[in-house]
Amino acid sequence: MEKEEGGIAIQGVKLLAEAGISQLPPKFIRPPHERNSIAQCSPHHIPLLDLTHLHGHNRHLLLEQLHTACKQWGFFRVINHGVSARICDRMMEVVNQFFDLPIEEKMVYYEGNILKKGTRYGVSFNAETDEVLEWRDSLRHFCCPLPEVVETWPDKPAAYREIAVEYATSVRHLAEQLLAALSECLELKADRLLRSLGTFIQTLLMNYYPPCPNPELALGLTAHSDISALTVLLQDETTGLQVSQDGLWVDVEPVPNSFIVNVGDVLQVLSNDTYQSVQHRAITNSEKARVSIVMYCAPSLDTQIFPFKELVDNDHPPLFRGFTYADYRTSFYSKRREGKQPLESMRIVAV
Ligand SMILES: O=C(O)CCC(=O)C(=O)O
Ligand SMILES: [Fe+2]
Repeated sequence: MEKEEGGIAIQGVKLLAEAGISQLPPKFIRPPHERNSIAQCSPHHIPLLDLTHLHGHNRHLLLEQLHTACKQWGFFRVINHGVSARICDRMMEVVNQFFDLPIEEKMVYYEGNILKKGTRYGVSFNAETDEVLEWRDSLRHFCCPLPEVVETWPDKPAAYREIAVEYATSVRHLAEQLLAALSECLELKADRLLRSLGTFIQTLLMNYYPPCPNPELALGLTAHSDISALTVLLQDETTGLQVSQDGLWVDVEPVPNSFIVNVGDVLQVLSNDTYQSVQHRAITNSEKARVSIVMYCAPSLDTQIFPFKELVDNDHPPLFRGFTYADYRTSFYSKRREGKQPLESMRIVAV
């Protein structure tokens, strides 16, 4: 029985949900302190920024809001961001169509080990090693260099590649504008952040969270901070993402035509702790599937990450030791550790 459960789960949690199970299999049950409970929820909302003001005479006010959001929350939502509603809707549609494919079609891309294969369909974070499984299927692929990697992306549904190219290109443009604005917020040259990422790895991760028979016992995604520099996330109309603030969990309610943006570990290091990468997780529900489309903006693998020299002086010593992004990524993926522990392991401890 155990083996059979495991076998089904490896092929996809969606399949398990569709089999009509009434009880969550033991492998998905979280220890009590990790479960979603009303007592740990906060009524607050993450900041909402109107990017119309990126251009025009109110830019300085927007930059102030951006700076405060990255310092205090590490998370914010953006509206009027320049990515068309049409391409966001089409991307959601083709991603849903991918997850709706027969299991054999998805298994073509299956890979247990998250460090192997760029284009990967998988279950949980790493179904082969996770002690408790996440209630989540996912599809991940790199987006650069586009002409080379596109060939490795799913060719079903038929429109997937064309739509995902347009989506990745538009969201990259948005990310570059945000990186320029953040450089300005840090009083650096406008291209400083973008240049510090080397050739800039753009990765898309599509998460599919099916309805869960016991949402109070499971998590769709374990609490973590992103290892990226910046993450730009599109969610559908179902609530599920939660952001940690002051020891409580804040629901990120869906807002039509918005993206959710968050600071990743790399930006926390580069900004020498000015900005915070913040823990977040995804909860599940018993009614409705949820999809999120996540774009990570990260440095190229050989890039050395350390606090910007412009932000360091005798009164502000560097708070992190330098490391290559390749090493950081490998250590994160080899065994995902709790919360912000990967980043804290890079902190210089005062003696
Ligand atoms: O599904 C979500 O909203 C969160 C996804 C996320 O945090 C991630 O994939 O890194
Ligand atoms: Fe994340």
